[in-house]
Amino acid sequence: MRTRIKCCGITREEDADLAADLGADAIGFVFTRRSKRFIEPEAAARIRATVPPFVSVVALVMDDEPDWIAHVVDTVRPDMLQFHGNERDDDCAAFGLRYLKAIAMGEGASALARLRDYPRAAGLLLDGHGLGEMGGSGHRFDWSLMPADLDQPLLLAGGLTADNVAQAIEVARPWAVDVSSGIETSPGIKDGAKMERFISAVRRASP
Ligand SMILES: O=C(O)c1ccccc1NCC(=O)[C@H](O)[C@H](O)COP(=O)(O)O
Repeated sequence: MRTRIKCCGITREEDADLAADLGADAIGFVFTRRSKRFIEPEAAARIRATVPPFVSVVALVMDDEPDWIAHVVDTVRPDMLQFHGNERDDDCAAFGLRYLKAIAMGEGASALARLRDYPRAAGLLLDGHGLGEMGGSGHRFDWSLMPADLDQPLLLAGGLTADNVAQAIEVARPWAVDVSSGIETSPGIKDGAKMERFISAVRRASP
C-alpha cells in the first residue's frame, strides 16, 4: 500500500504548488481563527483554484460555529472537512461533505475509546496533541498505539519529520501521514527543502 501524504497548514500559493508538484495527495487549510496558521476563506479559495486535479483540499476547523463552517464550505469548496475539537459525528456530517475526525492522542491509550464515536468519518486522524489543544503542535505520540483492526482508514499526525516518518510508517502502518510543523520555517510558512525531504522519505518507506 502506498502511504498517502497530506501537507497541512498551507497559507501560501507557492507552498500548495510545491506540495502538488512533489506528489502530495492533499493539502489542508486551517479556518480556526485562533490558529497561527489561520487563513481567510477568500484567500484559501484563490489558492484552491490553482490546485491541480487529484490533489484533495481539506478544510480544518475546531469547535467552530456551524455558520462559519458553512461559509468556509461555500467559499472554498473543499473536498473534505477535518474536525479537531469536541464535535460529534452528527455535527461533522452536517455539511454534506465527507469528513476526517482528529483524535487527540496526548493522553495515550485511553483516547482510543473515542475512535468508535465517528461511524460516518471517511478517516480518523490520530494526532499527538492533547485533548482540547490545537493541532500543528509538533507533538508525537506512541505510534504503537495505532490500532490495526478498524474499518476506517487511519491517518497518522503529530511531530512527523523527514527523519522519523519512515519509522512511523513501519510501526503504525497508517493509510496516510499528515504533517505541518515538520515542514515549516515558522507557523504557516512551509520550507521547500523540508517538504521535499519529507515527501521523499515517505516515498522511500512506502513506494
Ligand atoms: O495547525 C494548526 O494550527 C491547527 C489548529 C487547530 C486545529 C488543527 C490544526 N492543525 C492540524 C494539523 O496541521 C495536522 O493535522 C497535525 O496536527 C499535524 O501537525 P504537526 O504536529 O505540526 O505535524
